[in-house]
Amino acid sequence: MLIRGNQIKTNTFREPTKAEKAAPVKNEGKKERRELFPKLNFSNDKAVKIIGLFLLLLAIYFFVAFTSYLFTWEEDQSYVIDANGGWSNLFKTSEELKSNGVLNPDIQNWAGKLGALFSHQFIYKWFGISSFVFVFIFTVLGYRLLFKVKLFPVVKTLSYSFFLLIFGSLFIAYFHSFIGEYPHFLEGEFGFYLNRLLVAQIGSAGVAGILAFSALTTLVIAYNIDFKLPERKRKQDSINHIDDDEDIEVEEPVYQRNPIRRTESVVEDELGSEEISIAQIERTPFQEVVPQSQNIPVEEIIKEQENPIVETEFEIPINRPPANKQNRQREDLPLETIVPDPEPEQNSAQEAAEPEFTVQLSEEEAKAKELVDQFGTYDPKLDLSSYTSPTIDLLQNYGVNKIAVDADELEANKNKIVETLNNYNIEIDKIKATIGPTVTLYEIIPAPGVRISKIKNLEDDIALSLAALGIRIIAPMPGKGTIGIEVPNRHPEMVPMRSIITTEKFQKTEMDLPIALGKTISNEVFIADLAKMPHMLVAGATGQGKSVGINTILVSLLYKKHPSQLKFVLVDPKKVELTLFKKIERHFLAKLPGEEDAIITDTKKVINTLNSLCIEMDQRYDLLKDAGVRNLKEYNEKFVNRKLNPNNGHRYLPFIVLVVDEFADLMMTAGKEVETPIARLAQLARAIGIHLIIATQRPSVNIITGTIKANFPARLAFRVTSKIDSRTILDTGGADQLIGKGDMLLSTGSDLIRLQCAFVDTPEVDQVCEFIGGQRGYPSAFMLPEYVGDEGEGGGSKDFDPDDRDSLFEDAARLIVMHQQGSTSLIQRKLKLGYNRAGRIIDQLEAAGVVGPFEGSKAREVLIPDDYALEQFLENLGK
Ligand SMILES: Nc1ncnc2c1ncn2[C@@H]1O[C@H](COP(=O)(O)OP(=O)(O)OP(=O)(O)O)[C@@H](O)[C@H]1O
Repeated sequence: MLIRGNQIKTNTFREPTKAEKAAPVKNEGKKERRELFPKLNFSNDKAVKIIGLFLLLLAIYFFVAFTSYLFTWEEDQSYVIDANGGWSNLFKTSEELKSNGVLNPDIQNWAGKLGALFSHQFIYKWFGISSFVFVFIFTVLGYRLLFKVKLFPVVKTLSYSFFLLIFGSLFIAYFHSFIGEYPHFLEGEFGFYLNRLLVAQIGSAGVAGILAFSALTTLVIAYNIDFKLPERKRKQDSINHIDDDEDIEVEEPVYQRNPIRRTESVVEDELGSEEISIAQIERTPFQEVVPQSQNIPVEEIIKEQENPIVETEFEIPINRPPANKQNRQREDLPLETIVPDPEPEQNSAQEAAEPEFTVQLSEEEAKAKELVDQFGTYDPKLDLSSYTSPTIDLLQNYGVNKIAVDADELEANKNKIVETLNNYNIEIDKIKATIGPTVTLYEIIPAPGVRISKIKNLEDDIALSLAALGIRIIAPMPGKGTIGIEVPNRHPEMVPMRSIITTEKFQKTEMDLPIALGKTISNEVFIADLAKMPHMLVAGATGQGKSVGINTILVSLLYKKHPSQLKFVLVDPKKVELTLFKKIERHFLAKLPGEEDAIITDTKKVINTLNSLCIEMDQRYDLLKDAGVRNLKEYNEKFVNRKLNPNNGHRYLPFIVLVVDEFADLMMTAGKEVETPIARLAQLARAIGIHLIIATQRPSVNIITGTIKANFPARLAFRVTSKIDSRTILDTGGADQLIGKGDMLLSTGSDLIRLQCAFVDTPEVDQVCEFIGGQRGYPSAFMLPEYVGDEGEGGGSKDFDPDDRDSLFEDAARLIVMHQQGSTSLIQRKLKLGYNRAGRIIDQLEAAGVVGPFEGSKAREVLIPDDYALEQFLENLGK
């Protein structure tokens, strides 16, 4: 049996044995001490109430004693002073007191002898009348414990009270020192001597300063008071002053963020109303934040690379009458923004009224809490606690990432676009360029009245005039009032995987399954969450970057996940693409029990694996149901908090990512047998953490069938050969216009994003796998549930049971009769079935008497001559 995580570790999720309960291994010393001095159990309601009551009574007693002291201190003076015995007088008789020199043994304090002694101690010896603060503290605490009502927050109360005690005592002492030379009960001896000490060191002015400073500091801490100077009149918002002729650089901050030097030549047009501004761009090379040194763990890299979003604006001179006055006035209208008030600060009175909220733990939760207290939360990583994620130096640094589009190229393209459009009488208001790694996006704002479809139809003409392949027109740009024309750069930039992995965006992402796909057209790093997608279809003609794309996805997951959190099921009928990942079998791969290879290349095994994944899916759903949660995340959270008992079959569930390369190949050989489990997984596996990535070279409709397509909302298209293929994969054209080499379009249902795929070369993948494979792994790959396939049933039984017929029995019979050819491969091909199933159907047809027996290489004889006879035959069979 596979050793499941943490069975032999401290992490073990099991109830402590009797022996352990009796004599826990760790912290013996501490435990004993705990038994000697049992901790006050605040969940014991009675004890809490008793303490609360006691504190309240103490507060009343102190209040009476202290108040009385203010009036009776003189009478009781001789009783309480140390010279006459002080606290030791408490248990002396009147005679003894008198003999000790106490003038008045009959105590006047309303709280008796003890009250007099306490008051003397607190008020005279310690803090003076500030000692009343103790009455307040006891009241707040007692009230809280007895009535479970929070008058004031406890910690705040204690800290402010402490401050008031010292401050009050010193404050009174300071002012009293100007009229008296001896300690007085107003400030207490503590305040008196503290003031004297401070005055001797820093003088009266210094003490005054300290008092003022501490008072103001406390006000700032408590109420965050503002020290405001009278405000100067601010400049009016610049938005009201924008001159009509002024060029508004809306996206100026972009330049400031980037290491770009920009010089502008502005040429006034003769008309004076419009201007041409051509930005010339010089850039410093795009710098990676990672130091070039080797062996840097990824975790240490935190700074995100600046995204060198490069935007250039061209304004086209157009001889048009100035906009009418009304419009201008509308433009001049100041924009009023209403900012909602920040949330009012929590007021302490409100806090005081807040009712006590206690949560009663259920038995199950209490047990979980006990286990967590004893063993800590379950740590799935503990089994491979020494595992380290691959280091960044395993990935190549392909030189500096420099966008090689110069101003001349931009200018030339701009001119050609404008010229072409002008040839077709299309006027443009403005044109803006955003330079990406492979393409530059020219956004144009057409003059009012220009029909969008007119520009869209000129796609080929613009491509011709620019003499460039891969031009894509987006009309209109979603969310912007512009039309986009994507023009490939003369020297496209490669996006190394390393430059993506090192970004802060990737390092700090909180996504469950982050995949670093590459960069967007505006040169921003693009990271998607596979867990949210939740499945992805990848298509692209051969040599356009599909395999690199799959490697990129796998490598980004390897950089981000621990082997306990993620398992891959890799299907590679081509047998060459995914073999690199064999090295990480004992860390990240899953396989069927008894299989030798974790990477599946055989069609029959693929069917078994897919069915096994369906079983895993069903099992996971049962576990989720039992745990009363809705998805994998909640389930694992519950398991980690030891709320699920492994003895009931619960286990930590890693994400499973199924990657199928060359899906077309599988569909051709196994048809429905592959399609059905894949469709089932795609439909249901989202919540239980099984995600599918399916890649194909040929995105034709018989490969990417309706059922499959409907369940794969995320589609990634590399360059395909025809518009039809593009439509099949993306439901729209565009993929046929890509330029290859990792240029791709990602459709996530609603959006279509053009991306340049990050590049990771085979040796890099190899090194990453080597790095992982070289570390201690699990004893074997992750075991999927056993699936008993239908191998060996090809012979079939000759006894025909009409009720046990295959659902496609009748279709197969019609097919065979129509073709008058009793061949298994015919059924296989036309009904898109696997060999096993087709074989089973032919056996059933033989048993039913539709075809004759097996005749070696020859097709079986068909025993029913035509359709009519067959329909009658089937009708009788049904009866
Ligand atoms: N993201 C990329 N950046 C730069 N170059 C790339 C990128 N992706 C692919 N290429 C280039 O294209 C070549 C082919 O890529 P890849 O092997 O991924 O194609 P493919 O679509 O998988 O082909 P096949 O289906 O035949 O396996 C690579 O060797 C590489 O030179």
